[in-house]
Amino acid sequence: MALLMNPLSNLETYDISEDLGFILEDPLEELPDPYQPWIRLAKNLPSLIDDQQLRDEVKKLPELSICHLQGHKELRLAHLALGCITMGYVWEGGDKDVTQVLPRIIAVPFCEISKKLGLPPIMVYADCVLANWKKKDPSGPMTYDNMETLFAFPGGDCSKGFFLVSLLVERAAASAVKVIPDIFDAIINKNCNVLKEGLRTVSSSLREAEQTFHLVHEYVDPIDFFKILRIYLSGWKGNSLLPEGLKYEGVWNNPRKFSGGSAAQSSIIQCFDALLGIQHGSVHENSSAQFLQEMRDYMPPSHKAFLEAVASGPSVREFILSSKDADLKKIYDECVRALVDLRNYHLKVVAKYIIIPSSQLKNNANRKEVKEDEEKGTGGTDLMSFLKSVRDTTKKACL
Ligand code: HEM
Ligand SMILES: N#Cc1ccc(NC(=O)NCc2cnc3scc(C#CC4CC4)n23)cc1
Repeated sequence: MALLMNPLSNLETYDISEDLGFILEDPLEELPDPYQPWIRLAKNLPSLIDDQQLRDEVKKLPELSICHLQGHKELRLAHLALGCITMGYVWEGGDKDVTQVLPRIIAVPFCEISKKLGLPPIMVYADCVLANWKKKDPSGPMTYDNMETLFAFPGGDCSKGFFLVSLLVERAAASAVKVIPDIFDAIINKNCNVLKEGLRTVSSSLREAEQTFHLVHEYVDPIDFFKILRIYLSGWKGNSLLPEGLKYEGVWNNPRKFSGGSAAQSSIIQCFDALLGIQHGSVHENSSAQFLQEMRDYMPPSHKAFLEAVASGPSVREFILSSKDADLKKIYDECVRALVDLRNYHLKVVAKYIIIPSSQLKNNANRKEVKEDEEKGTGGTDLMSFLKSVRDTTKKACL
């Protein structure tokens, strides 16, 4: 039977790499000469912030047109650099001295570049995780020891650890993305053996992702994460420190609200939910589903389109529910359980890196009252109930 047109047959049209999935392959590290001031500032973020010099240095930047930025990779590097500078600029004074205005000298180019990329003018997961990496030895492997982030935040190696471990988890899970077109072909052609093969690859790549996740304990310090790094990931939506949002000078007359960086902006995990037909409640009444849906607008548009194509493709879950093949149901369940185990492991990590440090610091004698936001995600979500509800709806998908 002729293969029906499979909308996913060419992953490249979605800017998805065969072996790296949603990760930006070989990100650029330099921009054309006129933009050197942006790169220099972004490269020196930790020391400029520690010396409380970043805001002063930003105000000295030259006014730059974005017309010399050519191609997707230059735009991604520019969005990453300006995203890091923006987070540093807003949070340089911690929660003691928050600025309400982003100066036009970076607000104007940042918003123009954001518009070209279809991303919001705030640092997103696709910036500091997916595009913020290089190999030390280009001919070497993609292992932690042979990798470096392009830009970092204060907190020593905490941001390097957090971003690179997340990148390596993405890479481990990426091997499942390339089999999704084969899974859809198998359903269209009712080929159970090919479908089983594809789902076996999905569950083994999720297991590999969970194993990679363990690296977080080696490379991210909980106190550095909670006391320092998380501040710079915070956004200005649902944040009592910036109740009106941030004023993008020279762009919009009124302040705008944008959510802080979240891994709900990671396409890979949302892609598995879509493939396995896991619904995290309806976007109408369920805030977890709403938050996950909203975070798709913080992904590169081509990746968001891929998620929509997977969600609207032939339903793996429906095909398996209607199948008599017990093996098929078993393999589907193995995929769901691998996703549940990954989310359970993640919950343990969140307890170690957020809940425990938060209570330790609350018990600290001279600590002021805890800001209500601190129990919320960078996206303003009540994080533990959000994460548990997402884990629970995943568990319910078991056959
Ligand atoms: C120190 C390590 C980590 C901490 C403290 C942490 C914390 C959190 C928090 C608080 C959320 C709730 C939404 C938000 O605010 O972003 C979240 C969501 C999420 N995180 Fe992490 N995370 C960590 C590492 C990772 C890693 C390595 C991955 C793997 C890529 C990951 C994947 C996700 C995903 C996919 C979500 C969205 C919710 C879901 O789909 O289950 N996280 N994380
Ligand atoms: N108190 C507190 C509190 C502390 C942290 C959060 N949220 C948080 O760090 N989200 C980001 C995240 C979650 N998981 C992963 S993997 C890679 C990333 C990333 C990234 C860059 C920012 C785009 N992430 C919420 C509340």
